[in-house]
Amino acid sequence: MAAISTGPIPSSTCQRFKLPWPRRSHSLKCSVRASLASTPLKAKNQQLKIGDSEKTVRIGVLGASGYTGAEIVRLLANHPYFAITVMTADGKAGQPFGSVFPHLNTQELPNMVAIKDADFSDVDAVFCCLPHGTTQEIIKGLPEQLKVVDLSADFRLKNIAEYEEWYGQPHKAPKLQEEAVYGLTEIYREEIENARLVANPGCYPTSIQLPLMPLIEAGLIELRNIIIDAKSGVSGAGRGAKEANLYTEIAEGIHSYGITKHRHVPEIEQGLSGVANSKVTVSFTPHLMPMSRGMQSTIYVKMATGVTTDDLYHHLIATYENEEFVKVLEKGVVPHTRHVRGSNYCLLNVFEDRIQGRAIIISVIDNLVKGASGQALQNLNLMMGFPENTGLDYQPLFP
Ligand SMILES: NC(=O)C1=CN([C@@H]2O[C@H](COP(=O)(O)OP(=O)(O)OC[C@H]3O[C@@H](n4cnc5c(N)ncnc54)[C@H](OP(=O)(O)O)[C@@H]3O)[C@@H](O)[C@H]2O)C=CC1
Ligand SMILES: CC(=O)N[C@@H](CCC(=O)OP(=O)(O)O)C(=O)O
Repeated sequence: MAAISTGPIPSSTCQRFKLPWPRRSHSLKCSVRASLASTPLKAKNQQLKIGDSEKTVRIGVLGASGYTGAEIVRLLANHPYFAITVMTADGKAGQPFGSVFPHLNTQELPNMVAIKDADFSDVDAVFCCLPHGTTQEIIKGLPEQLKVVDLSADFRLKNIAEYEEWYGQPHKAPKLQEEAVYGLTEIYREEIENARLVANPGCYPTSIQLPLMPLIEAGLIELRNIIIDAKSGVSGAGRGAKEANLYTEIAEGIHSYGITKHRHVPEIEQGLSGVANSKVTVSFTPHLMPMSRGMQSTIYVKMATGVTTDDLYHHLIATYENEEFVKVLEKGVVPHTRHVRGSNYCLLNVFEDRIQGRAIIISVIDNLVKGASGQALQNLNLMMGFPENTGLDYQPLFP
């Protein structure tokens, strides 16, 4: 694919779409999207599920003073149906959002308050951009009808014992965990559309599962010997001050961390094992890069007997050919993190290894967009009955 298109999907493309996996639907709803593309705003609002067709969806951003919260605010500035009515912070509660993020001081926004002081009676949906372990507690105090997209890891792992083992703390809302739908949009659209609570995936798991899930489901790669070497920009660690994230600790070098014990391992293995129908284990080593945003996962796989890199490539092309945000590049073209900066794209490619029978897959995303707030918005669009690309038509910022 030479260029990324974000325009409406032509109806001919929709008709050509073949479902690669039985359990998901191509709910970009091509015909709906094509017809909405030229429809005036008022008519578009009739798509709302929340009752009053004239009403905008009222959004709460919990953790608005953090990186993913700020990214939600940036993306929503372009959203025709979502308006922010509540914003919360912790240490920065009481401060105007514009004083914390002056570059985003372009829209009328409520002041940031502590969660305990927030009034959720005028809110239809919330993005929870809070540290791990916080949402489990807070969400129990929110009105039950609220739709929630949680960006933390609180509801990602289905197995509570596994959560407690990897996160080292008891799960505070196991009942809600049962209800949560895993928000890897391209894979679980149908479930997300009907969900009240979506657990947005981690950034590393997003970049890794998007290429591996279809290949595993199709039986094209072996379930053993999957090696993932991943690299992240420092914003992945959040805005809170930590010695390890000082400029002097990060600049002019890279280092691995979480070797063999990063908490994204069980999330990745849960997803891959789910499509494989048997236990998949991976070697996963993340690295911190001297850049503010961006993520690359380089994945080494052994192909099943008789399978070639061409087979992997064409299967990924077929799987994602009508996806707006996941693109397989032309053969030989190397995805760069610079090619996705500020956008919701995941760019993929497959390369032949010089070791026979092995292939190298490269996947890049912006950790704050497809890896967090962009995918969260994609999910809430679906949950509210909107085309999932609404407010997400940002082209990558290059160079
Ligand atoms: N950064 C990334 O690339 C990604 C992050 N995530 C996840 O998204 C979530 C948010 O991440 P990120 O935005 O980077 O984090 P930040 O540290 O940048 O922001 C955290 C936010 O939560 C608020 N907060 C902190 N402690 C509490 C508390 N006890 N009660 C209520 N609010 C609190 C902070 O308020 P204040 O500033 O006022 O202290 C701030 O608004 C995390 O769970 C993270 O793991 C997921 C994918 C990618
Ligand atoms: C650079 C960096 O520190 N990154 C974070 C991952 C951020 C993320 O995607 O996900 P969570 O929501 O699971 O925290 C880390 O390795 O813990």
